[in-house]
Amino acid sequence: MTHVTHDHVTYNVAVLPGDGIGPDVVSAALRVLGAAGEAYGLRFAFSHLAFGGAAIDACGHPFPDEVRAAVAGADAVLLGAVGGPKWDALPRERRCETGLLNLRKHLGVYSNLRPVRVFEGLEGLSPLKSEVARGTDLLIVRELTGGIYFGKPSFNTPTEGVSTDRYTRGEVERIARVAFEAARTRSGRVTSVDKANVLDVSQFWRDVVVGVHESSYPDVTLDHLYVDNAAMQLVRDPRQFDVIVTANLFGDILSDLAAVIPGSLGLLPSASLGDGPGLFEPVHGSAPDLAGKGVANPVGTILSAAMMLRHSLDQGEAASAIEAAVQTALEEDPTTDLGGSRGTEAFTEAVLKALPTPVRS
Ligand SMILES: NC(=O)C1=CN([C@@H]2O[C@H](COP(=O)(O)OP(=O)(O)OC[C@H]3O[C@@H](n4cnc5c(N)ncnc54)[C@H](O)[C@@H]3O)[C@@H](O)[C@H]2O)C=CC1
Ligand SMILES: CC(C)CC(=O)C(=O)O
Ligand SMILES: [Mg+2]
Repeated sequence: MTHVTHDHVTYNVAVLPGDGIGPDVVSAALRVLGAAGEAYGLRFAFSHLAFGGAAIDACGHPFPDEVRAAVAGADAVLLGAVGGPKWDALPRERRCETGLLNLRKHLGVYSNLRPVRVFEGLEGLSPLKSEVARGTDLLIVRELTGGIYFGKPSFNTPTEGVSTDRYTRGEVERIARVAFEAARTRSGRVTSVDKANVLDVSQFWRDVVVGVHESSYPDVTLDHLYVDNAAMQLVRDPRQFDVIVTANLFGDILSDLAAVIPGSLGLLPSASLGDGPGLFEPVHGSAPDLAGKGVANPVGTILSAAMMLRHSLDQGEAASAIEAAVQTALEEDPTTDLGGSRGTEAFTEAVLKALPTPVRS
């Protein structure tokens, strides 16, 4: 829990670097948080914990009890990414990815916010035409603790594989509210994405979203897209979107797709929120192909740390300073995945240089 000593608050952050490039991007984000803390008079106590494959190697389980207790008692949780070929053959319940799903469920973080922004002047980093990417500013609100990632029954036998997609009214209502509330602070438009032309669970989703809209948010514009069309529309004309609300699986897929708009999966941050500590992690995975090479783009994790400051620690000013510093560093020379020349370390140094200098008393 937060400690207050001599007018200074110390924020307790549980840090789960994870696997592959996770430790590289988390270490970059912690340096930036430390520097932003110096500039804005914030103190952090970081507890580093093995999670995912690192925890399997240390104690045989991806989500050990020690981590369960530490995250529940923290002010916020910062995560890199988990997984890799080394652990892929383990039984489902001991896999890194299952540990991550269980962490999200344990924290009750049902609302996954994945903003996708093209910073002004940086549309040239997109593989899309600049006039298509320019001005993109959308928010994917992904339901995170329900749907097919958690549905029962789920099993494999030698002759069939089964996963179940399931949503309750309460689960859809609460994520719909998050999306409508977010739209009220933005451009006032929500697009609900589903596959209601085929799936009963999607028709249910759509009916519940319509009900929440009619009863509580008539001031917000609501429309609906099937997920296949939504994928196409996202890269054809991303500026048509403000808030996209969608189920767990569709949000996972659409957010990787949307990363193409600003130019790299390495750029996208996320905040996962519920009633307890928030979980902050980049959208990307552990990128085993980049592990140990020093070239991972740390922006998604640095911007996730900024989301942590804004959403969990009520430090919006420091969050905005980090976002501005990232933009400056990208303008100077981006990371290699974006066609620039900087690796993780050099890029992080550039962000640190672009942050405000400490105000010392
Ligand atoms: N939240 C998490 O911990 C997630 C974990 N995973 C796990 O990660 C492992 C690898 O999965 P993939 O499907 O390859 O997805 P991935 O997101 O790790 O990588 C996809 C592609 O994007 C690139 N990329 C990802 N992050 C980057 C960054 N920061 N900078 C530059 N390029 C970046 C990678 O090099 C790769 O070409 C698997 O074990 C998977 O289960 C995947 C997604 C999310
Ligand atoms: C690895 C998974 C558990 C999830 C995933 O890809 C994501 O949350 O983006
Ligand atoms: Mg994903």
